[in-house]
Amino acid sequence: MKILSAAQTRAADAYTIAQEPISSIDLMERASGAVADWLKQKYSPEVPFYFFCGPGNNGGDGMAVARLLHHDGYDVQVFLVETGQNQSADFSQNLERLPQAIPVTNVQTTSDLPAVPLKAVIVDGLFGTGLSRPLEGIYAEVVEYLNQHQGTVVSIDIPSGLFTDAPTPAQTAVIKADYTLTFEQPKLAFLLPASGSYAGEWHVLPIGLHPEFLAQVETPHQLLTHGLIENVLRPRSRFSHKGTFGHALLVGGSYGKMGAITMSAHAALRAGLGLLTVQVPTTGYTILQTAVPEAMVLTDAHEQHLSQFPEDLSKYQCLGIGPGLGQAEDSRLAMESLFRQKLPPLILDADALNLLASDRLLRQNLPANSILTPHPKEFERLTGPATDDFHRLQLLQSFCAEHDCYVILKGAHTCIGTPTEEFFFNTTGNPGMATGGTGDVLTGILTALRAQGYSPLETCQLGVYLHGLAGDIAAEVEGEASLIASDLYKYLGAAFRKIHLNQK
Ligand SMILES: NC(=O)C1=CN([C@@H]2O[C@H](COP(=O)(O)OP(=O)(O)OC[C@H]3O[C@@H](n4cnc5c(N)ncnc54)[C@H](O)[C@@H]3O)[C@@H](O)[C@H]2O)[C@@H](O)CC1
Ligand SMILES: [K+]
Repeated sequence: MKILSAAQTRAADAYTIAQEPISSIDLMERASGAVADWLKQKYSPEVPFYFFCGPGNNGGDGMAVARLLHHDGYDVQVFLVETGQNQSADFSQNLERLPQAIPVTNVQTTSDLPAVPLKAVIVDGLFGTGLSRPLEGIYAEVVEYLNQHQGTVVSIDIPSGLFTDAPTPAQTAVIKADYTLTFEQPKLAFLLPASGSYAGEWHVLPIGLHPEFLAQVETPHQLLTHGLIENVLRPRSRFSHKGTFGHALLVGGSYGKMGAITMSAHAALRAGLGLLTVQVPTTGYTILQTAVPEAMVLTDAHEQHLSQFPEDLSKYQCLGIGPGLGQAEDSRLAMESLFRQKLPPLILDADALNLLASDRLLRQNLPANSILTPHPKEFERLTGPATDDFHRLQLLQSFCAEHDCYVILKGAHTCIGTPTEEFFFNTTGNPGMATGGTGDVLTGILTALRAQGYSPLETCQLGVYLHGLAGDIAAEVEGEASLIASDLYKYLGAAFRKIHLNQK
C-alpha cells in the first residue's frame, strides 16, 4: 500500500472529485460516513460525544460526523474553535447542515471550554492534513486542555497539530489520540517513532479515492501488507530436495554469547533452509552441536571469538555474519580480508555492523546487495546522528544508495531502505518483541530466505513481515510480556502457514 504525502492526498482528493465525478461536499460526506460507522460500531448511544472542530475540512468532517451520529440518536455537542476566519467552503456548508437540536459553542478563549465527563468521547476535528504551521494561541490551548481528558480521544484523519510528512517541532501542541481514523492511507507520521505515539491505535478507513490515481501516483514510501507478501512467498515444490533450498553459512558467537548464534541457527532452519553450516569459536562447538543437531558446525581456530572465515565459500548461497560475534580485532581483520574475496550474498547484523561502523575501509568494500539489519543506535554509528525521524530516513536513503545495499532499520514499524530509494514499512510485530535475541532470529530468517534464492528486496520484505507475524502469533499465545526470542522461531511455522492459507 502506498503512503501518500499531504500534497498527494490533496491531489488524490481533487482527482477523485474531477474523475469519478463527485462533488467535494459529497466526498466529505462519504469520509464522514465511514468515521460515523466506525464510531457507531464501537460506542452505544449512551456514550456522549464532544466534537471539537477547526475552520478547515477537518472541522467540516467533524460536524458531518456529529450530524450523522445525532441522526442515529447519539448525544452530541459541537465546539467550534476560532472558526470565524478561513472557513473552507465544505466547513460552511456542514455548519449550515447542522440540525438545530445539536448544541454549538464558539470557543474563543479557554473559558468557553466545557467540563468533559470522563465517559464522553472527544472527537478531534481541529486540523487535518492542511496543517501548515505548529499550533499556537487558542488552538494550542485547546489541544492541551483536551490532552488532559482521562477518557477517550478519537482524531479524525490525523491528530491535530501533527504534520503528515514533516517533523513536528518538539514542545508544540499535538493531540494525543487513543484512536485515529485516517482516510484511505496511513500517514507517514504514524510510522515513525517520535510522532507515531500521538496517533494511538490507527485505523485506515477507505473512502473510495480514485483507484487510477492511487495506481499511478509515485511515492517512495510503502506499507508491507499481507497482500504484497502473498505475492512474494513461493510455494515449495513437491519434487524438491534439500539442495533446492540452499546451503547457508552463519558466522558468530563468542564466549558468553553463544545463545545469539544458536537462535539464529534455529530460525534459519525454521525459515525453510535446505542445509545450514554454522561457524563458531571452538568454545561453542559442543553448545551448537547439542542445541541445534540439524546444523553442521565448523570451528574457528580461536577458542573464544572469530579470527578467520572458511577458505572456500563457493558452496554457500548466503553468508550471515554477526549474532554474538563480539568486536575483537581479529574479527575485524577477518572481515577485511573477507570483503576482498568473491562472496555469496551477505547478511550483516549486530557486531558485524559495529565493526563496519568502526572501519571506513570495510564500509567502502561492502559488497553490493548486502543486507544490513541495524537498530537505530547501530544505524547512527554507521551514518552519524540523525536530528529527527525524517532526517534518519534521508540518511537511510543516502547510505543505501552510496553502498548499493539494503538496510533493515529495526523499530516498531521496521523500515526497509533500498538502493532504489523506496522505503517499506512493516505492519506486523508488537512491543513484546522488544526483548534480547529477536534481532538474532531475524538474521537467521533473512540468511535462510536469501539462500533459497529470494532477491535481496524479497528477502527483506518476507523476512521482516514473517518475523513480526511470528511475534504477533506468539504474543496471542504467550502474552506480550512473556514473549522471548525463541518463541519467534517456535511460531515461525504458524506465520508461514498464515500466509500460505491466504494464498489458496
Ligand atoms: N483529501 C481527502 O482525501 C479528504 C480530506 N478530507 C478532510 O480534509 C482535511 C484537510 O482539509 P484542509 O485542507 O481544509 O485542512 P485542515 O482542515 O487541516 O485546515 C486547514 C486550514 O487551517 C489553516 N491552518 C493550517 N495550519 C494552521 C495553524 N497552525 N493554525 C491556524 N490555522 C491553520 C489553513 O490555513 C486552512 O485554512 C483532511 O485532513 C480530512 O479531514 C475529507 O473531508 C475527505 C477527503
Ligand atoms: K484531526
